[in-house]
Amino acid sequence: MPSTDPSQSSESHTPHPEIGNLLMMTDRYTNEEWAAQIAETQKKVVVNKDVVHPRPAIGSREFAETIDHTLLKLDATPSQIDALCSEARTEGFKSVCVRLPYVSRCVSNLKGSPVVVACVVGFHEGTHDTYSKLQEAKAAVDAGAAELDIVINHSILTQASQSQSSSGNATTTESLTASNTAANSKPFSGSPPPAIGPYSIPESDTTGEVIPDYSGIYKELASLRSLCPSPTVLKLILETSQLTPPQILACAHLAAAANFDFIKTSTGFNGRGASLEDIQLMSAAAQYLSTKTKSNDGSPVRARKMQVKASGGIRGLDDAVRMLEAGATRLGSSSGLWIMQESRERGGKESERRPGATRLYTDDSAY
Ligand SMILES: O=C[C@H](O)COP(=O)(O)O
Repeated sequence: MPSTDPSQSSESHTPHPEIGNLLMMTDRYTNEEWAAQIAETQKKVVVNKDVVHPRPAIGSREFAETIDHTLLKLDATPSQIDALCSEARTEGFKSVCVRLPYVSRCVSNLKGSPVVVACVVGFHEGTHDTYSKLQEAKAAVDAGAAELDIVINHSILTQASQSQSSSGNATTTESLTASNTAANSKPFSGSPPPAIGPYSIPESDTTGEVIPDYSGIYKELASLRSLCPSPTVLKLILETSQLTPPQILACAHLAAAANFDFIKTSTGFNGRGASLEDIQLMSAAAQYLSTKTKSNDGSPVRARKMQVKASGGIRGLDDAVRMLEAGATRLGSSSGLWIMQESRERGGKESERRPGATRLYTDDSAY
C-alpha cells in the first residue's frame, strides 16, 4: 500500500510552468479506489451523541487559547486589524485569523507574543484553481502566517450530486441524506438513541453513481501540504452547511490522507455556521481515521488524529462550550471578545469586564 504521508511521497511532481517551484502532487489512488476507501469510512463512522469531550475550564488560559480571533470582512480597515491584534494579545487567544493582505501587518503587531497569525486561503468559495491556492498559501507563509485555513473546493462534491440527480440516480442519495440530516438535527439532549450512523449509501443504490473528483481534491490538498509542511498548521474548511453527512466524511477522509492538522466547519460567509451535529460527526471521523482498522487494510489513514475547528455563528460562551464539549478543540469566531466577556461574568469577575466589548467583527448579513 502506498505511503499515506504526502510529504514522504516518492511520487513525481510536475512543476507549473508559470509558478516555477510550486509543485503539484500526483495522485496515489484512482478515483474509484478513493471512492471505495471513502465508502468504508462512511460505513464505519458512528456518532455517539452522548459523548461529552473534556474542555478547558472557563476563564483559564487554555480556554482563551481555543479561540482564533477572526476578522475576515472584505472592508476590514487597518485600524480594526490593529485592534484585533491588540485584543488577541490581551485576551491570550491562539491566533488572529485574517486575509492575506493583512498577514504581515499582524505578524509585525504580534511580534514577541505567543499569538500566531492564521491566514485564509481560497476564501470563501473554495473554487479557486489549485495553483492560485498554492500561490496564496506560499505568500501567506512567506509573510509569516503559522496557520492556513484553506477552503476545500466543495462544489466538486455538490456538483457531482447534482449531476447524479439530473441523471435520475439521486433519489437514494437524497433520501438517505435527508434521513441522516433529520437524525442529526434532533436536539442534543433528547431521548433518541445516542448512536447515529452508518452514513453509507447502500451499494445496490449507487449503481451509475457519479463519483466526485476525489482525486482532484486529494491532489490539491497534498500539494498544499507538500508546499507547507509542518509546523505550518493546515486547516481544511469544509463549509458543512453545503454538504451532506456522507460528503463531510469524504472531505474528512481526504484531509486525513493529505495530512491536514484540522478539519474546520465553515467560512462564516456561506449558509449557516457550525452545528453541534457537524462537530460530533467530524470528531467521530477524526477519531476513526486515526485508528488502525481492518476497514482500511489495517493501515491507518494517518497516525496522528486531526483536530476539529468549529467556526461560523459562534456568538457567545454557551455556543463555545457546546462546541468544545461536542469535540472541537479550536473555535473560529468574530465574537471572541463577547465570549471572553461572558466568561468573566460567568466567573463573577464583573470588575474585569471590558466596557465596549461587542460583536465588532460579525457579519450578520450572512445569517
Ligand atoms: O473562520 C471563521 C469565521 O469566519 C467566523 O465566523 P463568524 O463571523 O460567524 O464568527
